[in-house]
Amino acid sequence: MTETNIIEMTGVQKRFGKFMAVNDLTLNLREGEFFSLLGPSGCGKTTALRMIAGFQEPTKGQISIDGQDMQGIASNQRPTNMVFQSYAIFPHLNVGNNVAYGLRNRGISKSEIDQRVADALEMVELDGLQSRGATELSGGQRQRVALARALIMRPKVLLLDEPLSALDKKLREQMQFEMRRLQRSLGITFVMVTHDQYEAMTMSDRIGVMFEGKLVQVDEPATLYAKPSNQDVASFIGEMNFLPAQVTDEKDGSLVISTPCFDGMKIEKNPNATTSGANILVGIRPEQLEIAVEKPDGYDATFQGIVSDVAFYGENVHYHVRVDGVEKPIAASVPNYFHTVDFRQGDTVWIGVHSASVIALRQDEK
Ligand SMILES: Nc1ncnc2c1ncn2[C@@H]1O[C@H](COP(=O)(O)OP(=O)(O)OP(=O)(O)O)[C@@H](O)[C@H]1O
Repeated sequence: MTETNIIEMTGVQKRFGKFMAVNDLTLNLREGEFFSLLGPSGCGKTTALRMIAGFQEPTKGQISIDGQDMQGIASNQRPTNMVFQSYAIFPHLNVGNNVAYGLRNRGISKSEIDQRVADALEMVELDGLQSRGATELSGGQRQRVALARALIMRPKVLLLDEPLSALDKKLREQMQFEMRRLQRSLGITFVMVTHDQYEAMTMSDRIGVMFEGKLVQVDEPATLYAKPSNQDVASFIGEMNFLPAQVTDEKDGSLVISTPCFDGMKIEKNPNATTSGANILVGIRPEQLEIAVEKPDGYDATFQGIVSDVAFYGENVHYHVRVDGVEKPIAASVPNYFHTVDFRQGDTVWIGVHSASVIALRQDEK
């Protein structure tokens, strides 16, 4: 990845009648990065991707790719190529002809086409399958053909619209790693749309999270998880406990807070969230809480509650703990490996929390 921007979107808007599908989107994508647009169904991510591809014109704003303003430039004249959700490969053509499709009628010699088809198939690990019929392929192979067909055009940017959603879970996970590896080795910018947080987290250099047409946060996966800017992002990416908190003091990048569970805890300000005012919201990830029979040592705060629910997930055990004065039960997740004590519904337990696990969140006006 370089520091050069390959795509620059400035104040991009898309309205369908009165409905604002994409609202004031400003976003720069870097050359060679794997970027994902993540968000719930209907948040506008596909519309944003389609505007980059040139399938839809923005109602307002500007998109430039590789330094060139894209207004009025047809999709087939853009340095982009798109892989669709339902990898639309032609059933009546064999693999080789499917992959070569975009190179036909362009005055390219047969020998060059054959070489580029062979190279593209090698990239997606389908070497030598040129003459295989499209209907004789598995779902994963078909998706690779769709990728090879896009890559053979040597786009500067590959656009991927939920490319793995038609595959079953195991194959999807395998393809996630393969596509990531392919993207790294080619150094092409990939822009993927997905509603699957795990997919976005495992594959991307950076993720842009969208809600209701707006880009809410852009960050690397680990930062998005550790420092979400608001409650929407925090609950869309993984699970999080939310507590109302009062800021009782504020200095040198720290907030002193009091919550229904603990008082006087000093936490770091969240650089992604402007938390001004006395009443904020804090978040704590379930896996960052300790749950114990005896009051645990070494924590910045401890409090008691009663187990209201236990769910066994295999790799971890998930507890819900009711705490006086807190509306929703607190979720605590314990890896099975460390899981030496079994708690049952109705047990009284202690919870331990480190101040570093308590994240200040922005409370957006709804
Ligand atoms: N051509 C269109 N005409 C009218 N409304 C549209 C059109 N295309 C999209 N929309 C609306 O714009 C909103 C955003 O759609 P978009 O497809 O971008 O969402 P998305 O986040 O990609 O969702 P999904 O994951 O379900 O595809 C939706 O409410 C959708 O109904």
